[in-house]
Amino acid sequence: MFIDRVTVDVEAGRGGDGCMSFRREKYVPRGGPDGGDGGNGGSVIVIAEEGVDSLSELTHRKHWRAKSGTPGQGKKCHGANADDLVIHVPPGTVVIDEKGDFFLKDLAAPGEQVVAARGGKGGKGNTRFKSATNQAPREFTRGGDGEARRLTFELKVLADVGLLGKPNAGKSTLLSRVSRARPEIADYPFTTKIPNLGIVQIDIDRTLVMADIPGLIEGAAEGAGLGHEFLRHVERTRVLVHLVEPTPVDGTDPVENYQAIRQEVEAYDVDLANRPEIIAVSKCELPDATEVQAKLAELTGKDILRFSAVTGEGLNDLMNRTYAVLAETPNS
Ligand SMILES: Nc1nc2c(ncn2[C@@H]2O[C@H](COP(=O)(O)OP(=O)(O)OP(=O)(O)O)[C@@H](O)[C@H]2O)c(=O)[nH]1
Ligand SMILES: [Mg+2]
Repeated sequence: MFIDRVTVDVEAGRGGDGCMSFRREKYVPRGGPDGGDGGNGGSVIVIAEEGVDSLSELTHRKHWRAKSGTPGQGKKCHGANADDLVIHVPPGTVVIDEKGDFFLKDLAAPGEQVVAARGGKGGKGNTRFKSATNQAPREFTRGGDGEARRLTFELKVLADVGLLGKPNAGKSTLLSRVSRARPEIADYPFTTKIPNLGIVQIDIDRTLVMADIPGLIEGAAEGAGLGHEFLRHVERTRVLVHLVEPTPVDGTDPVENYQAIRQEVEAYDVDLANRPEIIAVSKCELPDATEVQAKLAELTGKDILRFSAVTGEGLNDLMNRTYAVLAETPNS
């Protein structure tokens, strides 16, 4: 299964206590003023790693705790630093602090990493407190606590092209026609809940990756429906293909549907709204298609494509146009 959102608790290790170099119970000097520092606790580090392609491994372990540093010893022996605990995630994972509700880091490329919870510092041994007047100090400090956080990992889909459209517009059907992906298709809204990726082979040396994403409704930018889910994924595509169905079963107006989605995208992210968009009327074997196509052309001043996943009409044109727009869009 494709899992794209996982929450775990992470806890860094405590620092080891500094050594007082006295016997604990009786404060009898053991080795004099030479208690070493404690070792640092291990940190929890998240690394984006090539070859890791899902977050599903993380669902088996809810709690990730790094080891504590060991205490300092007599004879100025420094306690050992604990090893860091490393969590491997796929490139494209965003790390979010759940309690603070902020983005910790976007691990977009392989090798990128973030310290998700810092290990506690080792305490100071009494040797550090030695002075001209106090040759056998009793002072020392305890190791610091490690940070603890609840983290959410979100894997954002990286695709060349994102399919935009109201629920039921025919996005999944299109993907299944032009690629080998087999997304679920049904005649009710919100069939697609997680993104599906397909590789579209246009000809021998031209391919593109297309993402079919959950349908979008009004209020999506505020999180309505599957709004955030949808927008989060579409953010990582370079070109948008916006599907408008000519005769929605819920009786809504196709042109208003187009505008409603544009508004959501603009409310969510200006960058996203400025991305190249190809507009296509889906299900174009239906009688209303021609009229809707004309109205959209009038509204946008753009060339509006049409296709039918049922008859196959317009599919080649749509894919060729998509590839051409993609080719002239820089990979940011
Ligand atoms: N007549 C006709 N029906 C189509 C065409 N393409 C898709 N459909 C139907 O439209 C309905 C919705 O198709 P989906 O591909 O699931 O739509 P979607 O946009 O992925 O919907 P969500 O995942 O709910 O957002 C299904 O009943 C399809 O069979 C087409 O070209 N012509
Ligand atoms: Mg779908």
